[in-house]
Amino acid sequence: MLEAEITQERKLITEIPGPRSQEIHERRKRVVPPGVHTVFPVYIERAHDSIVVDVDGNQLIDVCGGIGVTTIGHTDEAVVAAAREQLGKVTHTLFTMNAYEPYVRVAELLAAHAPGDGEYKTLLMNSGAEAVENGVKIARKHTGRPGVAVLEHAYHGRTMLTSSMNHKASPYALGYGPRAGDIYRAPNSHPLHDGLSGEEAAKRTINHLEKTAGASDLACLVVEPVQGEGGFIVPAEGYLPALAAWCKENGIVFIADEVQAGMARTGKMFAIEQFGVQPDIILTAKGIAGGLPLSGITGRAEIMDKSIPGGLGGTFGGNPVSCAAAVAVFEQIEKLDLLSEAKRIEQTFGDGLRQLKAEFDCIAEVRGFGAMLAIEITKPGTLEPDADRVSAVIDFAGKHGVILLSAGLYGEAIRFLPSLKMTDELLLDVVSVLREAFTATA
Ligand SMILES: Cc1ncc(COP(=O)(O)O)c(CNCCCC(=O)O)c1O
Repeated sequence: MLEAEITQERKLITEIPGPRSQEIHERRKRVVPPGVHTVFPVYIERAHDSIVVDVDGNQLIDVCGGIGVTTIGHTDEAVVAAAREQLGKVTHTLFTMNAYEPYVRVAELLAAHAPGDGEYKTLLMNSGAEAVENGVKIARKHTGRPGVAVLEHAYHGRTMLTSSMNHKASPYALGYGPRAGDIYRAPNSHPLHDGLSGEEAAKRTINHLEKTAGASDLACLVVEPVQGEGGFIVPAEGYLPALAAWCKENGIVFIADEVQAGMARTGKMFAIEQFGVQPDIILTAKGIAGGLPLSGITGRAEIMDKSIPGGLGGTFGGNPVSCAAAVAVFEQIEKLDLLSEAKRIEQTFGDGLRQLKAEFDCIAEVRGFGAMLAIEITKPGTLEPDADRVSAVIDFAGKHGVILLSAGLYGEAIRFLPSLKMTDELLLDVVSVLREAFTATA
């Protein structure tokens, strides 16, 4: 796909979804179960940077990136070239059978960027949930303890363990049988709703865990520095450092789940750096390979080395084509200074969202960092979530060629995950469509 073929502009030529999308959607209903939910039934044929082109030829602005995966844009040239080259060389040997250099290179890059002193080592897998599963497994092996501490509003995946770690039971765990044991959920820091300082919120979290779990039984605390599915909740200043200090004092492994917030999205390579915390383990996925499946468990060597040979791995973990793409992602972040682009987006788009907040009293908060921003929508004058308004605004935007996504325990947030290459023109176009949407749904 040549970049020139897809102009970076919103262009609609049919209603949304168009006739061909509707036709494919009917076919899909006959062969794909409804449990695989499609939020926006528009079928995409091509994409580049921040624009996706559907099967009817409509050009839509993608402000979701497949939930934070195409962080450096769709079909980034360097990622495509690297994946194409690797595809023609070797696509699979199983790293634990016959190794290959791209895996090692990705592990070197993750070690080099890990925000902590000392030596870091990496296990590569395929998905975010696998990263969380392995992070917990490695922490349990290191400590010999069973307990896993998680926070309210958290999301960590759809496997049995990770869906048990999520705050929301529905739709992720409900009706799917037993939940995993030894998981302890504590209150998080949610400044808009709890009004607590970081220290006060941390004291509440720690007291809860000491009473319900017992620090000496906890293998790890798993936190998203900015809670993703929870609605891009930014903890109060001081909260995460206080939790990290408590973990250190009690031999609890501090795991930063950077699956959604990591890989330059917030303006730092890892969001945890925004809070000055050096995690014991960092989990990456989503944006790490520019759209190809890859996840990483990057931990302090003394923790990672506790597993015996063969204790870690899996058939596709660290696939060579995904690794080649990931190397290109790291190189592009550096070459294109995408950390600065994230800060540009925070400024340009954040200002636009704050203007909307001044115009519409249903917008209770604008929050986030870099290209990970969200607005919380409440009944005017209250902090009561208004999920219906969120759905109406997202539906309006979709019909006008802007792909948005909700978030939050009650569906109370609209989250924005633009690619770090999204131009100011497109960002301002999104703001103008949001203004129309809030006006039309008032
Ligand atoms: C922080 C955080 N940890 C872990 C995960 C899980 O990552 P997987 O790659 O989806 O397994 C996520 C995935 N979030 C999007 C889920 C989309 C869906 O399943 O409908 C996350 O955000």
